[in-house]
Amino acid sequence: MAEITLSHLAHSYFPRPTEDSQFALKELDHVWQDGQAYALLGASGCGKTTLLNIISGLIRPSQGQVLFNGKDVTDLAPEARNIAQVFQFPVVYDTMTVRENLAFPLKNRRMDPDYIAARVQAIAEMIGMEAVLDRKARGLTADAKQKISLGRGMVRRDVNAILFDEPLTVIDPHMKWELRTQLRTLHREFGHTMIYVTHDQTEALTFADQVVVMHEGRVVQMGTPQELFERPAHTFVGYFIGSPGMNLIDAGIEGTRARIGDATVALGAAYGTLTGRTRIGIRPEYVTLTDGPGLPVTIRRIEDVGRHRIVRAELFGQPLNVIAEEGAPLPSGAPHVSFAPEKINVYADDWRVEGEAA
Ligand SMILES: Nc1ncnc2c1ncn2[C@@H]1O[C@H](COP(=O)(O)OP(=O)(O)OP(=O)(O)O)[C@@H](O)[C@H]1O
Repeated sequence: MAEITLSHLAHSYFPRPTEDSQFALKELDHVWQDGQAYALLGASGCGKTTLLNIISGLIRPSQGQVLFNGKDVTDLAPEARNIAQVFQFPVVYDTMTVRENLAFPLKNRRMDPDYIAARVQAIAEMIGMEAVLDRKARGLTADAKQKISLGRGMVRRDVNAILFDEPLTVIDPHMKWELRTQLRTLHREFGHTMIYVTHDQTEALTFADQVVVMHEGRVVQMGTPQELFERPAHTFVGYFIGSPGMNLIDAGIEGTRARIGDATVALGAAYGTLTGRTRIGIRPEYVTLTDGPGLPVTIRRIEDVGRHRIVRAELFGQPLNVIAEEGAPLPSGAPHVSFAPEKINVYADDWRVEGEAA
């Protein structure tokens, strides 16, 4: 298992990039801790696969170094990095049985046959394939083949890291949950450094200790699921995480208050002079609908999504979503909203500003 250092790393697919926009991966400097489970999360095209492929050695970065446990591996081929990889689509040997496929990485390393047999059995149980261990992989469904790929990716305990690139894409929805939970259990048991690429926030938040959020080639935040929810470092994180995402409202920031339209709201901290576009961010979970006092809103639509209702409203011409608990009464008169001050984040030109104790 390894600690992975990404030192002044950046990548462009252009041979001689001349501007920032030509970098698929903008410069980053990180240490990813040994034994942690990371998710790389972001929309399509934001650079997740590029970063994963740099870590695995499939791509040589145009700038910077990759170090495993302090050793520079930037110029090492994937085979020399001692990593396991699971791709979006299954990679299995059709002429081999399921058992032989799972045992392959261990046999290659000439492990003890008893150890191989026990390990293959444990992995087969994890992926729910004990009953078909002696069947040839040919003829199995894509779903089953991908489970073999996952199992083979996890069969070795001595790898530096296990890299997953959207591994559950072809898996049946109800099995997805099961496999993700199994991956978590396995991670707790063996403490592998795991990196899991996905564009699905649920997958990222349920799998990872640390979620690395990428946006337009940049890592905009690295944090626990709770940090991403409570204190998004960038408006993209606020918008991307949560359902619906964080409300972002244009506001003038005046010390401990924010001015929206002709009203002001109390903030949980004090802010100095801010420049650029200033907004406050408040999660729909932390907005309360009242009959007043508060800020006047117009309710446009109410969506009942089972566990709660999403109220789509408008506040001084800006959209505002509110999550109202199932069964909680909605305002009978003129609707207003109030915000929990300590739950308000302040942004200047998309980046979160840390306030000072008020
Ligand atoms: N081989 C390549 N040559 C040129 N440009 C590339 C190449 N691979 C990726 N890109 C570009 O680099 C950027 C990042 O792509 P990347 O595949 O890393 O993103 P991603 O977040 O993994 O997206 P997806 O989820 O769609 O795979 C995109 O603009 C993409 O078009």
